[in-house]
Amino acid sequence: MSSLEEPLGLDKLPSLSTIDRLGRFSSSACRPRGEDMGMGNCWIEGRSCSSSNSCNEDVEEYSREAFTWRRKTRDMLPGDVSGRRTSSLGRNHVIYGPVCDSRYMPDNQYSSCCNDKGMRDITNKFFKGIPKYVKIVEVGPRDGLQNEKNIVPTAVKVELIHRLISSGLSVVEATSFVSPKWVPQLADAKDVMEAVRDVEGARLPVLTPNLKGFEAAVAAGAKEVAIFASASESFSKSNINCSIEESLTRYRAVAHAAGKLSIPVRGYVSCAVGCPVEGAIPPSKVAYVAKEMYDMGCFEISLGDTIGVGTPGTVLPMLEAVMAVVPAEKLAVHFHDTYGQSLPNILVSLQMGISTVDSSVAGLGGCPYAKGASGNVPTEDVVYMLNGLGVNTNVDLGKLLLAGEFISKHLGRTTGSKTAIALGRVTADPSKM
Ligand SMILES: CC(C)(COP(=O)([O-])OP(=O)([O-])OC[C@H]1O[C@@H](n2cnc3c(N)ncnc32)[C@H](O)[C@@H]1OP(=O)([O-])[O-])[C@@H](O)C(=O)NCCC(=O)NCCSC(=O)C[C@@](C)(O)CC(=O)[O-]
Repeated sequence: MSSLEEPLGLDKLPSLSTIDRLGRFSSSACRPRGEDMGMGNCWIEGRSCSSSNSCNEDVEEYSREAFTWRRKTRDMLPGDVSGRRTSSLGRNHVIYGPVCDSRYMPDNQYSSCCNDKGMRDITNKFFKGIPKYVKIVEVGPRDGLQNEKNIVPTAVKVELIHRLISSGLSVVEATSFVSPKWVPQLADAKDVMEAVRDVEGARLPVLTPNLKGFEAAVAAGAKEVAIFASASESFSKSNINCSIEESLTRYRAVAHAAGKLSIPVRGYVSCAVGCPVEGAIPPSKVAYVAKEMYDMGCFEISLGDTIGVGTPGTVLPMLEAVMAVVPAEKLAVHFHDTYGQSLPNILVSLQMGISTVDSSVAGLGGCPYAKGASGNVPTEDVVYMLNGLGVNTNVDLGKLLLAGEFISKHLGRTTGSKTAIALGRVTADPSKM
């Protein structure tokens, strides 16, 4: 058993200072309404908020538009006696009850001892740090397709990018200008970029591991690039064939060249929680690499749990260390779903004040140089969760599902998104949602 497979001990849980920090980072954010937590209503109250990405007057208006489907759903549900909360416990087992302090009891009933104030306090605490808007960075066409056994035709990649953009995603990572010997799946980077370079409505960053890649990307029309270092020495060597320090030197050259052309550079720190070779990675190492990338001019640093071993217990201390040196608004999180921990990890990241989340349509993905890593968190699941939290993403879930269906069909496999599977059973036409 490798150290990555060992269960986490209590010592890995967040420290008290982490919990303090949760409080600090959430002080000016959204507050739940408390008295109305039903499906279909915005849980976030705006007027008392002050941070730029927390609630404001628009929230009520936004919630009215954003939740029509869920309001309708609620109206249709049988037995919603309280009109406040429903809970489904399986296909033939739907139990409804009042919202306050409901607990699932062994006899499959909810006990409801109503304590409005207590409930309000709990929800206040829970929702405090959640931002009003989350930017999703779709990485499917790059992180997703780089790991496919069969090479996906350029035309399919281009069509996927178009579909993702039309679902409302504002950032779609298009491809990588890396060595075709290392990643043959993306050897058509130039053709993909040339086909989408003039598409409007979204930014289309591409990965560049060195100046050679950067120059090729710019020549093909890229207007934004991403560089990718690692917090693990071993992974750096196996992924980009150099040490962490050597990679930072290369990336400074890329950042410098990009600066001269006013091309924004995003930075990735991979193995931000664990490495397939080294096991657990100390948060201080992640913070070091993140700070170096920030100092070289990256406008955003994405913290990648490349092999998906993180849990909220390990992600929190890592975020705490990074946020001590890079502001939360400059950070993004990038989770792979190997252990099914992506959504809880995203949730705690939002509570820590992070409002940019990477994800991959249909849960495509994995790194060819990270053995055992599974796909990224599915974008559909992230959007579903954020919709449920009343967080705006500007993504049309119906159109996103169609994009996921398109690529899954092409790859001849079932989607990795639980949301897509569940909603596919509810309605054959996702645009009706
Ligand atoms: C970095 C290198 C190029 C070093 O590879 P190297 O072999 O050390 O490079 P080199 O400088 O010795 O050059 C070797 C050959 O590659 C060529 N070459 C050199 N650079 C390029 C380039 N940019 N584009 C095209 N070709 C290039 C170069 O011209 C030469 O060609 P030859 O003379 O043999 O014909 C290689 O290791 C590489 O391409 N690695 C990329 C691996 C990769 O893409 N991995 C997946 C990324 S996913 C990830 O990192 C995690 C992330 C970001 O998703 C976050 C997360 O999930 O947590």
